[in-house]
Amino acid sequence: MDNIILSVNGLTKNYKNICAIKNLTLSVERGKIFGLLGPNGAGKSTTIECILRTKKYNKGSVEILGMNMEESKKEICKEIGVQFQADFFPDRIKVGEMCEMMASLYKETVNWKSLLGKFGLGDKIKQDISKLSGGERQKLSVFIALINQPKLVFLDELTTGLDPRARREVWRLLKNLQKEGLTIFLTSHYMDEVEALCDEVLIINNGQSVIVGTPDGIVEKSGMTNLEEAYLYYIGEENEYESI
Ligand SMILES: Nc1ncnc2c1ncn2[C@@H]1O[C@H](COP(=O)(O)OP(=O)(O)OP(=O)(O)O)[C@@H](O)[C@H]1O
Repeated sequence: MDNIILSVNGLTKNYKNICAIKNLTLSVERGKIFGLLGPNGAGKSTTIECILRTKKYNKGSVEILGMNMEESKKEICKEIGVQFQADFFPDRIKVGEMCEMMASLYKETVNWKSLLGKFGLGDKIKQDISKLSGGERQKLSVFIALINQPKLVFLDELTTGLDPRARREVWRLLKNLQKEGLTIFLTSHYMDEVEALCDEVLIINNGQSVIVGTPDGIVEKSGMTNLEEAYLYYIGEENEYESI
């Protein structure tokens, strides 16, 4: 299936006595924006870590671009981008130095100075990362994930801490990159973001798949009026929130 860029089958991950992911299956089509949703502790980050093989899983299989990490780690890493948490950056380094360092890891990269400008960080090249605001660091973390012109990018809570205008700027940039062929796998707690960006959504709870579909399809199936209500319905908390 050539149009499937990421395929996860029967993924199970245990942490000692906690079963964080149970028999999870998903697939992401090339060129789509796929959202993995779920409450805190549902297993979203663990799923990404297992897909990337930064964590070992107990059962199941993962294929990225038809390859698996055990056999083809180098080839896969050239083709994917991963957003690091904004607190990952070393403090005593300038934005431009960080970009240069990351770009030097790859043979092919974007024109990072131009893309940095599109992210509203063009005037920060000579600034220490420690002096960036929280939102600027967050944007930098999304930017860095795109520096190697990936075919598939993993963005974990991509706009946490961004102001409303900056969030919309990042959404617009990602939508434009999608038009150029980028596939995006994201997690988010913001349903407006999911509605604005995602072609397909998987809701998980307690490490298990609850429902998969388009945002509109999920709303329709739930009988609710919007994605936030549908999400709460599917994770079983609609009654708790009704009284607010
Ligand atoms: N290293 C670990 N050791 C033990 N348990 C862990 C570890 N990492 C995660 N867990 C547990 O696994 C479950 C899934 O955690 P995970 O971080 O994947 O959730 P999440 O959906 O990304 O949550 P959030 O939305 O809060 O970021 C949680 O119960 C968490 O406490």
